[in-house]
Amino acid sequence: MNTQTQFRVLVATAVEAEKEAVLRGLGNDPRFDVIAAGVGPVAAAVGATKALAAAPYGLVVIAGIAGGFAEQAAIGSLVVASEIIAADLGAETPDGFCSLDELGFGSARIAVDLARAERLAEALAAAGLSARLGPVLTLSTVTGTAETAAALAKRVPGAAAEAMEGFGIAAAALDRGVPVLELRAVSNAVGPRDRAAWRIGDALQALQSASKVLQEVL
Ligand SMILES: O=C(O)c1cccc(C(=O)CC[C@H]2O[C@@H](n3cnc4c(=O)[nH]cnc43)[C@H](O)[C@@H]2O)c1
Repeated sequence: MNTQTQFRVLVATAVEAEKEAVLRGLGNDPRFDVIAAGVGPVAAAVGATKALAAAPYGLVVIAGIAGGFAEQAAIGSLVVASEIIAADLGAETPDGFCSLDELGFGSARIAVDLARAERLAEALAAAGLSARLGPVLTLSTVTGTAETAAALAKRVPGAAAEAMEGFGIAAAALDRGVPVLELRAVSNAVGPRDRAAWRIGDALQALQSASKVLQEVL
């Protein structure tokens, strides 16, 4: 279903290769602006803040590749965020990790536009793509050990994917009152670092296919 959204949509990726994959999927739809905002939550937040100040947007979509948690999101599959969580924002204590929420300094969680997220996940599945809805973690450091992967999965039950920009871009959108979605294509498993095993080509192809569906459902 294409309801032909009239508002403009800002799609923010980290790097140019992700931006190009999204643009190939979107075609020449003038409703969408796509930026490569930079790697990590800070660079991405700054990039998104500049873009949001330059034009009025009705929706921000964070898009890119990601690590997938075991038994939650396989390589080449897609994850639509049900919630965006800054999973390493807090304090380490002798008794374990203490989140920003527990410290009383705000929240490390940002809500997505859940109705649109559910519609997108359903449309991706209907298009024959492997897709699920689940929490997407934002981390400044890519997980590189089985121990950290297990700790994150315990900290956020059902965590589906991790990436590095979501919370920063979502914070910029929240500041402007613009709803947000996060769409991730899984390039690698979250766990022991093995960069040679990252299937970036497969993930970029999945991101391109998902962007075509995104263009159709918005
Ligand atoms: O080398 C390339 O050709 C290439 C093409 C597209 C993207 C990249 C990246 O390295 C993007 C970095 C981006 O990916 C996210 N990401 C991917 N896997 C993980 C992960 O396991 N944990 C955290 N983040 C991950 C992240 O958002 C980075 O910004 C390279």
